[in-house]
Amino acid sequence: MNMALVVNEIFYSIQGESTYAGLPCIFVRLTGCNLRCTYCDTRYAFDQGRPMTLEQIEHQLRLHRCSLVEITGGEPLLQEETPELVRRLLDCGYRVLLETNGSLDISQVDSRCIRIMDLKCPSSGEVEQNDLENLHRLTPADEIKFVLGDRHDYEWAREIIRRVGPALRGTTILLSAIANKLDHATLARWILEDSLEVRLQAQLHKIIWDPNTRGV
Ligand SMILES: C[S@@+](CC[C@H](N)C(=O)[O-])C[C@H]1O[C@@H](n2cnc3c(N)ncnc32)[C@H](O)[C@@H]1O
Ligand SMILES: Nc1nc2[nH]cc(C(=O)O)c2c(=O)[nH]1
Ligand code: SF4
Ligand SMILES: [Mg+2]
Repeated sequence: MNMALVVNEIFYSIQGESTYAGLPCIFVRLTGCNLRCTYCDTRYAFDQGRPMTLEQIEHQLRLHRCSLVEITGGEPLLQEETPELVRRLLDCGYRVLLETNGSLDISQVDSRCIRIMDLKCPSSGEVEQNDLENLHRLTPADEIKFVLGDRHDYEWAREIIRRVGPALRGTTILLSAIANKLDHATLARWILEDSLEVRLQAQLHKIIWDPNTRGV
């Protein structure tokens, strides 16, 4: 049998996160996750999905006139075939983003792919799962994201940024707020008070559409 991945959903929308926010993008959401973040907005991807071959996924992508693809989940690096999917899409000419939780080795992914890597903060309940070696595996084209729930998370992120920031050689650092837990104005104030050289990121799709809408 051809290689297959378990896919939760494929949809075409406006990229809502990272520095690519605002661009039309096709999303491939893979099934399964090794973490259980307290705030996860995508719990339906933990176990709902169906197997699709790489050819079937590529066929679905070709239905849209769009060259930007994001592989997300769940946790996309949990599935063995994900690096092959990424490579195939890059070879087909797609610009590929991979959204990953930072607990698994990101070097298994083709370095032409833009990796958007969370560092899980204390209030996620999964801070022990971060593979901090990943910080040395990032390229300047990749992005690091901290999703913050409170002041303690912010100070934890600030400490890591101050410690490893200079070694990152320009990798974008994103600070985002857990929806309905921390408001953007508070986060903006903290960033400005500390003159932190980071990018505040809002989840654009939750502003455009109702925050509970699926498949956008
Ligand atoms: C659903 S996860 C999938 C990829 C991967 N499992 C990860 O955690 O990066 C995609 C992104 O959404 C973020 N996210 C999930 N729930 C959120 C929420 N309630 N508010 C803000 N960001 C959230 C995650 O932190 C992650 O950056
Ligand atoms: N529009 C939109 N942009 C996104 N960027 C990252 C997402 C994700 O769930 O990983 C996401 C998502 O679910 N929707
Ligand atoms: S790692 Fe990502 S998909 Fe998994 S529980 Fe956390 S936010 Fe949700
Ligand atoms: Mg999402």
